[in-house]
Amino acid sequence: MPRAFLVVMDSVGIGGAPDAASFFNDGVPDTGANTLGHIARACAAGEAEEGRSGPLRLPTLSALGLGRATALASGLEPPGLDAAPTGFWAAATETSPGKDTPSGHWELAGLPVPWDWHYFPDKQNSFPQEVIDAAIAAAGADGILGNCHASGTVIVDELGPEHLRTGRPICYTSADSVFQIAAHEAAFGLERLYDMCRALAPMLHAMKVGRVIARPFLGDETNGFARTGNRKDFAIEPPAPLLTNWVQEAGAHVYAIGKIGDIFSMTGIDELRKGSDEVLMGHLHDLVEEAEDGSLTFANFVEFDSLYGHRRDISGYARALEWFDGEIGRLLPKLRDGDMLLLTADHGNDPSWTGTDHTRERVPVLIAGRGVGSAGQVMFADVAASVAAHLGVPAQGPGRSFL
Ligand SMILES: O=P(O)(O)O[C@@H]1C[C@H](O)[C@@H](CO)O1
Ligand SMILES: [Mn+2]
Ligand SMILES: [Mn+2]
Repeated sequence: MPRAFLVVMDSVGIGGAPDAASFFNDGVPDTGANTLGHIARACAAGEAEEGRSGPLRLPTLSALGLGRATALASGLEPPGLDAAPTGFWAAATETSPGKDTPSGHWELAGLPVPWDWHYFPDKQNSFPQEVIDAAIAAAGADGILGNCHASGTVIVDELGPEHLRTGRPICYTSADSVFQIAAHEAAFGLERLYDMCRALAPMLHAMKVGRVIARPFLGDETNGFARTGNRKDFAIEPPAPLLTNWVQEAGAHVYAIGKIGDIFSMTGIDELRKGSDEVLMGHLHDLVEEAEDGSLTFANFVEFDSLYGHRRDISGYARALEWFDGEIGRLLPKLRDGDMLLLTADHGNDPSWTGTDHTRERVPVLIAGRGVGSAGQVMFADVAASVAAHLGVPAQGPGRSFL
């Protein structure tokens, strides 16, 4: 029986979004942003030499069509990715009005977001008083810190000492529909932070804020602060069935790896495996060996985005891509007849771009196990329809299979 492995390389965009001009970073339109293309160009120019050197080397992803998909999406031919494809590839365009992770994942799963998210556009004094009052009450503190747009690593460095002195949680947002709360795991308490997020989530979700995100950290003023792996996203539940529900309702097993559990609020998911991207890759290798016939494995590798994209770290992003390429190269020979591995992304996060937010881009669709060819330009929701077609389960919504 067929099996499907749907793997999201979080934020690995390939440029060319037709509506990029309607999205911004620090007031600059996302027009021309190209995560993969600009990383490849920087590497070829010798401008991404920290912990690695020279042109971007992605032999496996290139052979699956990554260079072709980038050229089709954006017109930019990424240097060094011109291998003749041995897989099935496409470039996918998003319709949902957000360039955030839930929007991208829900639409890839067949459900374009049916509403406009609520954002906090003001860079300073970002939150309305009723949200601030609710946060103070939920924290049991005498105030909050931040109340602004910020990079999460920068704001923790800046306000960590005051947080330790006052016990006030650090609340901040971004271009996404998020309310983020950074707090010290020991001094403030990890479970207390989760309880605060849980208490606030219903109010923020009712406002159509997509996620309340717990951002725990450790450290002190002398040694500096560092975020831990205990991040937890409290996301709005998807408002209608999507790919995980379709597969589960057809009686097949659904495995989730990484943030997929949070992004979908566990809807349609039988079991979840979490950890760092290195740990997650081990789980993916294990599931290629042991996943049940007919099953869907849905994975998200977040560190491209969280450790490098938002930090505008081109070398780090290139290192992560090269690591990932090597792992997928080791994975392909383990696939069985009837397996389909589909690699894609949920939005861009161009590390050469201004600001620290996502960038509106098309994404690659790279498929092993379904022969050689191309579907050209497709839509995000077509990914779900194609995975459903491969598994032989009924699909819903606007997507159409390109297989
Ligand atoms: O705390 P950081 O700067 O990593 O926050 C990023 C910005 C996005 O809105 C959030 C969720 O993806 O992560
Ligand atoms: Mn994402
Ligand atoms: Mn992000």
